[in-house]
Amino acid sequence: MSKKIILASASPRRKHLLLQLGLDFTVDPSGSEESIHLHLPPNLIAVTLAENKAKDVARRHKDGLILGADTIVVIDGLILGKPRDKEQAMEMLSRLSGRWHSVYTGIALIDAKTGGQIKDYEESKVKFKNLSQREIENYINTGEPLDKAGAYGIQGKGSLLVEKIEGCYYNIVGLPLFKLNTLLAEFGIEIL
Ligand SMILES: Cc1cn([C@H]2C[C@H](O)[C@@H](COP(=O)(O)OP(=O)(O)OP(=O)(O)O)O2)c(=O)[nH]c1=O
Repeated sequence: MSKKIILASASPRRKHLLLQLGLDFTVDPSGSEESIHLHLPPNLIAVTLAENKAKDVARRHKDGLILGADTIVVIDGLILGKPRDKEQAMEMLSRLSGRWHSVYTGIALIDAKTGGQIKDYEESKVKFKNLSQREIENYINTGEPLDKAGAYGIQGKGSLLVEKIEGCYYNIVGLPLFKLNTLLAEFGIEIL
């Protein structure tokens, strides 16, 4: 029998993406602090945050494969996490307007029984259209930006801000499914 997957995330997006794959899993969100390690390159920041979440949850389980993930938006060498308020969402969206940025999602998988772990990340690039002040304000008023890295959600009305992308779409939503499948295979879990 293959290992039970435990999603170490409170993100409804990640849950929906896993459901979409028909995987059997439970959810046990991590309480791990998302402190940012500024001395690391962005890919390693995403991986470290994902690892912290998975490790935190792994401590509570004797069995199962713990999946932690973290998504960050990077532009101008700055890490954009979730905006703390509308003003910060405004700042983030103004910076993203008309330009390309990168979205990194780090993934960490830990086998709670053996302690065996794999860490990896995916990078996608996103080009925003030029946004008017009015569009930014209207978008913020949808309420979508507040719980999302970079203050937008490509899967919602945020899709109207995105001109084009390069790379994995699901990585931008919060879980790179193509990459995840290759990592699960290393633990003997085959979806197809
Ligand atoms: C860029 C972008 C981010 N996001 C979301 C994905 C993540 O849920 C969130 C980034 O925050 P994360 O810290 O990665 O995740 P989370 O706090 O929602 O959940 P947990 O820590 O429990 O795993 O931003 C979108 O939904 N759409 C997007 O287009």
